[in-house]
Amino acid sequence: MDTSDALWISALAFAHVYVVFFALRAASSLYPAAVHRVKGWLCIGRGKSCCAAQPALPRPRSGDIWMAATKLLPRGAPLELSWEGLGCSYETQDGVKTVLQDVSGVARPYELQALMGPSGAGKSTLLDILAARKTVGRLTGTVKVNGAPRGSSFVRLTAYVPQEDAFLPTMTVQETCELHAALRLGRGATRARREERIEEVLASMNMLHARHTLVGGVLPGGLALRGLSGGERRRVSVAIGCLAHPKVLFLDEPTSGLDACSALAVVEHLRDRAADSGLTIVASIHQPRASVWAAFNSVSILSGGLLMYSGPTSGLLPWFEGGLGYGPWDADAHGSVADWAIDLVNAGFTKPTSYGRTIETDEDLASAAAAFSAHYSASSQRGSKPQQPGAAPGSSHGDNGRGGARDDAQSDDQDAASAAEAGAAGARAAKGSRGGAAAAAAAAAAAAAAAAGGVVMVVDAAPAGTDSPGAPPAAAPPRGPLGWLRRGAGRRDNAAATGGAAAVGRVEGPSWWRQFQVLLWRELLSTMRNPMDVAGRMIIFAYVAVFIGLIFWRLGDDVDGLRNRLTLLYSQAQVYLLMPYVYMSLYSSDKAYFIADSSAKLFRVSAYYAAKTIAVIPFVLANVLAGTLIVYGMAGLRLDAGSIVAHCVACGLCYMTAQQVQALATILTPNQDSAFIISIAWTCINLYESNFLVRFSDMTHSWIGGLRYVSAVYYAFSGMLRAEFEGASASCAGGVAPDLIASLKALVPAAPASRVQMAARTLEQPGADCRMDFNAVLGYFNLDWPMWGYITALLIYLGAVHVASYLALLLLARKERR
Ligand SMILES: Nc1ncnc2c1ncn2[C@@H]1O[C@H](COP(=O)(O)OP(=O)(O)OP(=O)(O)O)[C@@H](O)[C@H]1O
Repeated sequence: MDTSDALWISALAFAHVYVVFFALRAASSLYPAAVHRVKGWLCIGRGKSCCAAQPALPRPRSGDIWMAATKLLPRGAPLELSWEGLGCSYETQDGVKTVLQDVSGVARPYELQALMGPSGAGKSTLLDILAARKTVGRLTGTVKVNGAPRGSSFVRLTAYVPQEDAFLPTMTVQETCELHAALRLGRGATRARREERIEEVLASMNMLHARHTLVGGVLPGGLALRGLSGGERRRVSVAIGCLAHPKVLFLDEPTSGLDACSALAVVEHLRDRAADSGLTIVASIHQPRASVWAAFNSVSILSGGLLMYSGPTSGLLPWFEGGLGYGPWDADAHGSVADWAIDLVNAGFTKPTSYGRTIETDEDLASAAAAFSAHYSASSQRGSKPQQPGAAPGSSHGDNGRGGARDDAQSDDQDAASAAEAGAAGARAAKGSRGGAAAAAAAAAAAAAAAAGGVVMVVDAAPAGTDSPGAPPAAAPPRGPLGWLRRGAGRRDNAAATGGAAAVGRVEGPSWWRQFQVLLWRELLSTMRNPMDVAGRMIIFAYVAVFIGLIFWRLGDDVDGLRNRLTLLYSQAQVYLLMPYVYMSLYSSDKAYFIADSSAKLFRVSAYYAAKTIAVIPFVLANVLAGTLIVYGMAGLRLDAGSIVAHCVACGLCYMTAQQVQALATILTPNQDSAFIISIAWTCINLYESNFLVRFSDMTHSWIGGLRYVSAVYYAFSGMLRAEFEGASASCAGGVAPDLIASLKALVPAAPASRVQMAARTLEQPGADCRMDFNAVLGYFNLDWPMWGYITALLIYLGAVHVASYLALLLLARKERR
């Protein structure tokens, strides 16, 4: 066995050990139960008596859910979120499109508020504005926290649970929680504290039993991993949302895609968390069934971007039926009040006569919105605004104690009078508005109802004792709309008393270095657990290399060998140019995860990028080295340490550049197809601007050769040429192969036979001292730069693509997606 054999055999052996190791590792992580069983059969790691008594799979510790839940109490004061006159419009090709108009409301601590409305009503838009995640569109209105403007720390005090979570399928629930705990909890959180917190939130969502279960889902390679059920996923999402003690939790469609039982379980968990921890929860939701609806304390109903109602759920029916005169509601015919209300405000379809008086047209919609707006303004003007910072508990209408109840009772008459006035004013205003006369009528109806002390005006007193110090907070009792509007901030910690917005203190997130470490861990973990990503890649690299090696097996040093060597070097560059295409789907899925995580402001882009880049290097090096050395040894390329290193470096850089260009194309373009188009265009330049298929000096249009500077293959091929041929020579005593001489004769049949004969004889027997100087090859290809010049150029190229990718990621993180 010579040195070339040693090279390719050891590289191939390494590839196999690598594949087996990572395949087993991935399998043991992805299918822990199966591995446990196999270990049991084989009596591995279980001691002598393992076969006699197999211990069950380690069961997660069950927690005392109630005890754990009580630990969820957020630190500091609860937050009351109030919004006034919110609007959102977009510039579209057809002009300005208004999707939200004059929307006001309050979300209170200890309460679960639903955002409801027909499709396209503006629920997600409103949720995004409230969560401070909306950055495009023309936004108007104000959002306040405990009566003061939102500070820059607001986002860190809230959690947003999107409709689709972005958990990596290959991580367990525990690992996913650890990742989020490390990224979301403040700098002071020790490992023990993070562990404790994870246990708390999982217990609170009744998910402790699944902490060692894989999240599951479909891997980028298409492999489907069994994991959590849909309901469990949602509960884990909520648990993770709660990790950093948010004061306000936003959820986008928390029950979508869930069966009825799972949906109910999720919503009841949310209600309980709000009630026992002082969380303020706002969730957009599509027509909930009755039991789910019953879990909500309050609701904002939108339709066509207009606010139809905002208040306690118990006030919904009285407002529409008693106040505006719609309906009547019939439980048998219309389902729950929520179902009826959503049907009522949906002006997009003709309703059966069983609906009685209903909203049919945009005009009806506008008039109902105007009536509610008038009612809401009247209520707000009478002092129902959230308490201002510095106000003493019980000093305003927001008081939650007995004093508050007394105030409410005393002010009923005043409320009725002022609401009637406001209703009349609303009616006057509505005459000039979109709803016109119908709006005026509706507003007047509201005023009439108010003046008559109708149900719209009902003010419920808070149950005595609910606010007594030390008493556990109870779920918010149902109240009429006005009473709901008049109540103040949180029940236990009066936010105003503790400084209102000042309580929204600055939260220090983890350091850059910490983020980098955590993200690097995630990247390594997820890569190693994806068998297609690690073992699959290595198998492809190794066996493509074996195939190429067999084709170019033991190239000689003669003229034919020289020609084949050139072809091999070119094909090596091509293989590394094309290989990353197999994994295009990975770049797309990475992008999707990045978008989701950066929307949640989980990390700094630079920390993510550094971790992502560094995490792939060991795997790329292993694949490229194994593949390159197999070909190198089998083909019998130049056995010189410098040449081997330069060849491997050129191949590795070519591969990494191609990979990075494809990743960049994926970041820059909206979908995978467009990324393909850009990548193919770049690949085409690389294929033809190599100096091999056609030399630059042979091109008729010399300017087109200028594109060589964006061709990674040109640099890699030139570097490999220098590594292989520079300073090399070989004996040519054996002469040129007879078949080649015959070809030459056939090629120039018209040449004088004697001269051809003479030339042929010289080529057949050039003499014992004949030597081929391979430097001539370098001259033929006009290689002006030294070998390391090409390698350095490739390195700079790769660096430039990385800089472009990083900038593109920064842009992507800032770009509007919502
Ligand atoms: N960037 C945008 N440009 C123009 N219109 C937009 C844009 N984003 C959203 N819209 C429009 O805003 C309206 C409200 O959208 P939104 O997603 O808030 O509704 P929704 O109530 O959440 O609907 P669904 O229940 O179907 O998710 C829709 O008509 C939507 O087409």
